[in-house]
Amino acid sequence: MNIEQLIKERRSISLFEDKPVAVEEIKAMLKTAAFVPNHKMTQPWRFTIITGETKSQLAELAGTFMAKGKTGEDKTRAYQKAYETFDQVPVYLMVFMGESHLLKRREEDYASTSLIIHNLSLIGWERGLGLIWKTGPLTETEPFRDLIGIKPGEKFVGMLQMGYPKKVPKTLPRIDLEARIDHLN
Ligand SMILES: Cc1cc2nc3c(=O)[nH]c(=O)nc-3n(C[C@H](O)[C@H](O)[C@H](O)COP(=O)(O)O)c2cc1C
Repeated sequence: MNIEQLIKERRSISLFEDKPVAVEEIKAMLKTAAFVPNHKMTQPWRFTIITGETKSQLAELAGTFMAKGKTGEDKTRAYQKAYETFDQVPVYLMVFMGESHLLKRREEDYASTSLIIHNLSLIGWERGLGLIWKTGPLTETEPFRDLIGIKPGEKFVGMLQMGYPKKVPKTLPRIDLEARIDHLN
């Protein structure tokens, strides 16, 4: 697949085949993905791969979070739905970055960390692997942050859910970029 095709065809994937992804493969892809431009070469990022028992704990947290405020059967249903949605994800990759006290550095570091995530999604897509970058309300809760081990001074950048796609959603329409491109000559 050429790079243009790869960029255009990649989709965010939420539903995965029941097929494991080797942790060593994730690490190898990540090591390549991290070859990004980074002003001052601060390289402030850090990653945590989550599978197995910790993945079950994450699914429990999601279930409890979604069931909050509900009662009876609604509570059980909401818990189960969220549990299953989280449990069917073969691998989670949590992305963190150390935050500089300087706003400009923080913003530029976040830009570079985001490039790693997109590189990873493209490298994965070429190998038949999909991912989605998530930052939903669960990720702002204390139990979630405790479970993934965020450290003082770090920004949580994203929860990547990864695996072999079960369903590839349709391409979402993009704006006509022609109208957003000026040329000052
Ligand atoms: C910073 C960031 C945070 C995101 N958080 C979420 C999220 O919490 N939940 C979600 O369903 N998708 C999330 N997404 C994925 C976008 O919804 C998705 O990229 C967008 O709909 C375009 O779809 P595509 O990636 O298939 O082209 C996030 C994407 C980015 C870049």
